[in-house]
Amino acid sequence: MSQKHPIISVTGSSGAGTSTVKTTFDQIFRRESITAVSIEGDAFHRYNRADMRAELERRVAAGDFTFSHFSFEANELKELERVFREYGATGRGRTRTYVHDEIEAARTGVAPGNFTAWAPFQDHSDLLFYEGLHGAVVADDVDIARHADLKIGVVPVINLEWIQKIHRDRAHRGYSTEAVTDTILRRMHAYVHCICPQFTQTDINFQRVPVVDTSNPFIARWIPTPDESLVVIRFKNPRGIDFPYLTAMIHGSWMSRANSIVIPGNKMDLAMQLILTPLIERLIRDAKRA
Ligand SMILES: Nc1ncnc2c1ncn2[C@@H]1O[C@H](COP(=O)(O)OP(=O)(O)OP(=O)(O)O)[C@@H](O)[C@H]1O
Ligand SMILES: O=C(CO)[C@H](O)[C@H](O)COP(=O)(O)O
Repeated sequence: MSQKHPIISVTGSSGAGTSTVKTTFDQIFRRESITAVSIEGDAFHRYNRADMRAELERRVAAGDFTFSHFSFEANELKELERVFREYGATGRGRTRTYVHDEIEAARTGVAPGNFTAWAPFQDHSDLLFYEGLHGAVVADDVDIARHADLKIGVVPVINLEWIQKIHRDRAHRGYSTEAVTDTILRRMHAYVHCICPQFTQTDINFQRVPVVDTSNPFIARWIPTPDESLVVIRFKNPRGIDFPYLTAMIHGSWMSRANSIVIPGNKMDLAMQLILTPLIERLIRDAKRA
């Protein structure tokens, strides 16, 4: 944690919607005139696509069937922690891009499945924004969570998460349903051990719940829409959260527990703005005073 150079971390599984949530943060940053530098979690994968495939084959041949992009050891988490620590102390750091597809390849000049070179953050930013798989990891030799001042979990219920991943990977990344299904299965061990524990570290979780039947996510023809879903918002520490204000402002919302509210899915963007803007303003205010 750093008062002077705050860090916001948005964490969630692949397909959870962390990239989508980034657009809401970008709107808040623009409106509040906040200069943010951003990290995509995929930048901290340990291997490019070809090396990852080779490492997977090596591990499977050795009898390890648990290795995947979700695993701690498939990612440079110590480097991520170092970058968080450096940013917190100095406002500086570095990142790169993992190029997923031809569109990103055209933008970066790097072939799909590879990384761009590391590049330093721009000077004079107000905060660091991370979005990816491991933004609140606490493990034996690494503690990402302690460096982030505001930690957000994006966690659709699992059938919906799978539908979102299958549709995105098919539509934008050129994978078949069967290939995405294999990936989901291969990642399950690390999903339980490396991804889920983070959501007890996060300050606020946004959990999208469909209200249409998703019982076979592998044949779903479209992603349930915001109108076809609710969002459960859970606060780790509800003290200081103005629940009467939130439930009055967000039409159709209600409290389901002392630390949770439920909102209509199409109010998620509004809810994020109402909840996050004052928290971000406070981070910036404290940073200016530090
Ligand atoms: N609230 C939402 N309502 C409807 N669709 C959504 C919502 N959030 C995400 N999606 C859809 O789910 C898919 C996955 O979302 P997104 O790309 O943001 O996931 P991600 O968590 O960034 O995944 P990855 O880490 O693998 O890049 C996208 O097609 C996106 O449009
Ligand atoms: O979304 C992901 C992790 O968040 C991707 O699965 C990961 O980045 C690997 O990408 P690719 O399959 O394109 O090599």
